[in-house]
Amino acid sequence: MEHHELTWRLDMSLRFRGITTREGMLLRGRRGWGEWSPFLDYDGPELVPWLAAAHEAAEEDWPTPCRDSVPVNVTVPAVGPERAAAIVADSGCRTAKVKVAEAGQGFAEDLDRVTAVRSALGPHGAVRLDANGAWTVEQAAEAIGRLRHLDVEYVEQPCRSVTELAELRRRLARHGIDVAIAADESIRRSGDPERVAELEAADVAVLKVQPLGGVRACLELAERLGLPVVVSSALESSVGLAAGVVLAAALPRLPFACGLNTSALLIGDLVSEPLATVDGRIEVQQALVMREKVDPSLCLAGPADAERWRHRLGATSRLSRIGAGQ
Ligand SMILES: O=C(O)CCC(=O)c1ccccc1C(=O)O
Ligand SMILES: [Mg+2]
Repeated sequence: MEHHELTWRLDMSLRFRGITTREGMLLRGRRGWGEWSPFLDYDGPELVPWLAAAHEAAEEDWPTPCRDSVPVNVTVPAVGPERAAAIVADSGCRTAKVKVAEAGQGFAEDLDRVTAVRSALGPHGAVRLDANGAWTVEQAAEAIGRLRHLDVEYVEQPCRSVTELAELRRRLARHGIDVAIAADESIRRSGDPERVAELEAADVAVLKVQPLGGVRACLELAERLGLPVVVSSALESSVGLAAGVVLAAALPRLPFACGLNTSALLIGDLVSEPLATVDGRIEVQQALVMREKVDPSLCLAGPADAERWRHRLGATSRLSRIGAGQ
């Protein structure tokens, strides 16, 4: 039987952002399969750009790559120091992104985890942090001051709002602390990504293909922002991750490793040969053909999940048409 929509569900190997399973759809077009996997706590118009990204992947030519491979970071969830060091050592990556400021944990846990990651990487590796907006400006300034001896490349979304990020940057500059700030949620969820550049709220822009409406939309946004870009995942299957690699490959400048090494956080995949990280890099050629390699028999979701996703897709398609003025 020919499928034009598939619903899938994969368990995660580690709890991440409170999530233990990922699910979504694959939509088929003339170029192959596009992934549509908005998080379950997202709703309404916020799902529209995710759908535009899936349609682009299914129907459009990919932009011409500027490089053959893309460096990636290993992502370290809010685990204990031994586990964190093992994740880094096993990854083969020379850049690690460490989750900090996890709910229910304190600064001592962050310090232990980041210290363990720094020693696992050695002095030549790069360590970046992601607080997912959890710190106040005061807490962020204090934590960054106490972690900077570990040579932190940047801190991603230390505080929730764009104005707080801008205030933190000014405060760090006044104190002579030159740790860079990256904006993630302030770009993909604020409704106004360019405000980050206007308010000089970040040194680095984290771009994610699905929430920002696709690869072309991200290339255009990167140009308007004028900031160095880190392409990162939304915990997709290899099909969605491949679109991120295609974006990273097409950016004129790629000064940092990307957050696209998350397939190891999922148990299983939707293709028989998942996107592979070798020596901390993903091959662009592998990503360019991934949308043609889906194995429908790996898309395991029950009829109730499939029905729920078809309903979500119908509602989001209607919102997309309204937005397009049809
Ligand atoms: O950037 C990475 O290393 C992996 C992706 C990641 O951290 C992430 C994945 C899903 C949702 C949010 C985030 C995040 O950057 O906060
Ligand atoms: Mg982030």
